[in-house]
Amino acid sequence: MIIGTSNMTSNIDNACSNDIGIPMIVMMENAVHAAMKHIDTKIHKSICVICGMGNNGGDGFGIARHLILKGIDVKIFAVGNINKLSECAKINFDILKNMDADIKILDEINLEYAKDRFSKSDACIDALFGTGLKRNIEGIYRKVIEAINEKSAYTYAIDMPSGLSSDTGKVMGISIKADKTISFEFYKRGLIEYSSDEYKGEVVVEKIGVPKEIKEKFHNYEFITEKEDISKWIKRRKKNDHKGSYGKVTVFAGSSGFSGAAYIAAQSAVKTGSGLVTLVTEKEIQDIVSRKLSEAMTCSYDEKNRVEKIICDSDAIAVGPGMGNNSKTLSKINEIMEKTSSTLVIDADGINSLSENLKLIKDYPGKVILTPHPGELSRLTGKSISDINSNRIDTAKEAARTTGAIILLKGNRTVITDGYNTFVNPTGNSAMANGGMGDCLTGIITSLCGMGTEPLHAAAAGAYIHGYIADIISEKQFVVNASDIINYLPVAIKEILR
Ligand SMILES: NC(=O)C1=CN([C@@H]2O[C@H](COP(=O)(O)OP(=O)(O)OC[C@H]3O[C@@H](n4cnc5c(N)ncnc54)[C@H](OP(=O)(O)O)[C@@H]3O)[C@@H](O)[C@H]2O)[C@H](O)CC1
Ligand SMILES: [K+]
Repeated sequence: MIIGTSNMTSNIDNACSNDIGIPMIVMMENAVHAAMKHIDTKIHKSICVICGMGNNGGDGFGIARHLILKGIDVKIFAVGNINKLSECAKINFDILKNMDADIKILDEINLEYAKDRFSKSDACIDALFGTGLKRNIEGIYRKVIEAINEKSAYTYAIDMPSGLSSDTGKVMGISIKADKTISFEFYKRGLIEYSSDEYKGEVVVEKIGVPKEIKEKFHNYEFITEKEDISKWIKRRKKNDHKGSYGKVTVFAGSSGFSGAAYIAAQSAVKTGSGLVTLVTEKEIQDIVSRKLSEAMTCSYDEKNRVEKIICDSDAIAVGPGMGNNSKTLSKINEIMEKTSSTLVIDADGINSLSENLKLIKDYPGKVILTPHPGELSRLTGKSISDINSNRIDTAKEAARTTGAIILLKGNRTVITDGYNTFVNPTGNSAMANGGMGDCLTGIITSLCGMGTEPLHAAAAGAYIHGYIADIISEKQFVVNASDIINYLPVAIKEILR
């Protein structure tokens, strides 16, 4: 699904009306019908609709009309200078007037009356501002938003909670706190950033009839990953395939006390479907891990010639889980980079040890995927964790462009980007917030790369599958561990590809 910005909304509106002749009022009526699907008129029998002067307000007036037609007790409040109504908002406003609807201008004088109505209604619909919000909210608008937040029993926000920037998710002075946001055509970029979490409630996105060609003309190459994407990106297994068809992958992982990370990363690659998986690790933990790994092979760093051959033969290599942030890890990365140009998936200690040596990535002839959590990205970029988390998409894109790596920024709504194409992952939940999850993700992504999935897509698909499994398991379990994910991988991938 395309991620949308305010610019895209206005470009698309113009293209729909000017290039293909869909009048704006038709788009608005589509938006109204789309919104009506999500307003629960079985429960909400009395509703206040609060409208601004732009097209978001126009949507609100249209919704009010349809609610009246359904027999709902509707009070409509218009906030702002009525002479400044947008063309389509005016059409819907005039219709309500002609219908003798209960419509009032909401100003300082009748603010108390409005508050009383808000508190006596089952729900309020916020149609003050959508993608056209331009500056900080002040004056009567601020007071109205405060009143809705204070009095409304249940608040629907149309397209965006009024007060949130649709591009950045930042609060422009004050914002509606919605229970449900009904957004049109795109998942708005601002709703992805963490700052919107407190305000957006449940988010639904409805199509409003924008032709595919127009949407594709104006998007910014930012997407929410969907199940259908994964099934396009992962190679299907064919009848006459053999293990050589599914890639040889190598996992450099583990150290004394961290054998679990090595096991998890290697076993995740096995269960994702790699043809052959080899774990390369410290001699002292090799035995412990190989007892657990029945399908993957193991090799110790001491077997120098064998390690060299394994590196050269690998289609993709994971480095980092449980290796320790030290010069040894860095020298392993160096050694690998000198011998191959296969895709490298670098996680955990691998990322930390590269922080001071980013030039290595730039000079590497193959693709590198870095999978940092915000703390690791902070060490890599010098930005604070709070700066990273308040602007996750742009920070990840910038890091990808400066390092030359594909960045997978972990966290709720993981961001995956090569700096130009960006995917935001919709799956996963906090039941998976426990040790070993990152090692598991590294194994999945490396396996997909080894099977021939393009690295950016492998990273996005890996994140999706990882979270998809956790979403299923967490319906029955309080916590989801890496071993749960590993066991479910073959079933989940089959399900997703079906
Ligand atoms: N393609 C689609 O997705 C469609 C979406 N629709 C809906 O239209 C809005 C966008 O409508 P637009 O008219 O561009 O913008 P808004 O209604 O969100 O806001 C513009 C009005 O708000 C005033 N404004 C802006 N910021 C402030 C502020 N801080 N304080 C006070 N007033 C503000 C602005 O006034 P100006 O003085 O700045 O001109 C406008 O009056 C989209 O979100 C959807 O809901 C269409 O229905 C169909 C197509
Ligand atoms: K709104």
